[in-house]
Amino acid sequence: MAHVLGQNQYGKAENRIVRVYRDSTRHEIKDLNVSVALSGDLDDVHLTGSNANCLPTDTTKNTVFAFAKEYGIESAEAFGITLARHFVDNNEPIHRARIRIEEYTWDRIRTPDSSSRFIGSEEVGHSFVRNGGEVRTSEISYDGESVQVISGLKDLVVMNSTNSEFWGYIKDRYTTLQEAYDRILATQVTARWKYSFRGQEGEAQPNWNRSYQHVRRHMLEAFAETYSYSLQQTLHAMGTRVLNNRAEVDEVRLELPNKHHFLVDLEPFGLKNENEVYYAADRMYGLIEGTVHREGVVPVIPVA
Ligand SMILES: O=c1[nH]c(=O)c2[nH]c(=O)[nH]c2[nH]1
Repeated sequence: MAHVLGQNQYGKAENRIVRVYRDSTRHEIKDLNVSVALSGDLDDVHLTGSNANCLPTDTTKNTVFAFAKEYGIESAEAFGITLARHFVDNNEPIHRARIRIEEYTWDRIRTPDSSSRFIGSEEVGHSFVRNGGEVRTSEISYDGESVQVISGLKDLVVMNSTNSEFWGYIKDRYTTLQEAYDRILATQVTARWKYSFRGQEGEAQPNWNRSYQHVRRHMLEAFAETYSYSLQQTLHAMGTRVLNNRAEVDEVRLELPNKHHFLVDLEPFGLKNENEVYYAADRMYGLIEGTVHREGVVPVIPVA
């Protein structure tokens, strides 16, 4: 009995691309997940082993990254139209292109106006916090004598599009990492902080909601304002900033995955990548973890 090849399509899915516009100190970023699906005269590819009509998925991936440099990303829609037209208009066997794009939106991190901590705020041109998705956490324990409160947050995603370097590290025969003097620093913050509050008689509870907002703000400000030579250094700055500003907290523990953004090599397409087009890898990732606590305080926040 004959079988019939029905609908089919192919392409590179989930191209994670970050395009940075660095024309001034106020950077702009576009963060997209682009999936390409092509269809057309592809029977032979499936039936005979001839790939004469097959534009490799690898090429579709390269095209996405190259177009981000060549044409820029004004909007996901305009970018998708440019890509779709390109694949169909330039490849005779390809009759249809479907480009699906998810766009992740980012807000700018604001820090207090340098002229006053109380009036207004100013944005940091290269520091961003991703919209939505963050979760507030808390863990309360009581052993009949004292209360222990560990509050926290997870999935707070932040990015600096400059002011991050990483160099001068150990090099052995397995080292291939290139030293970086201007890289993207991005992480998904998991933080837990312990309150000195012990629930003793007459002891007032901190304003938990206010405290949460302030701790979060101090971590964001420290992330944005630290010129970083490692994520470890940024971690320390974030923890220290909280302890310096929030008397009710005596220990901070941070887990910071290094969300790597790799510069895409556009040389093969005759294009120069001047720290503008990145591939946002989701794994593997460096995981930087550490506790900062007040002197004399015995740290208790468990290692995850
Ligand atoms: O900030 C960093 N810390 C590291 O320990 C490390 N290791 C690495 O490969 N890249 C980075 N970046």
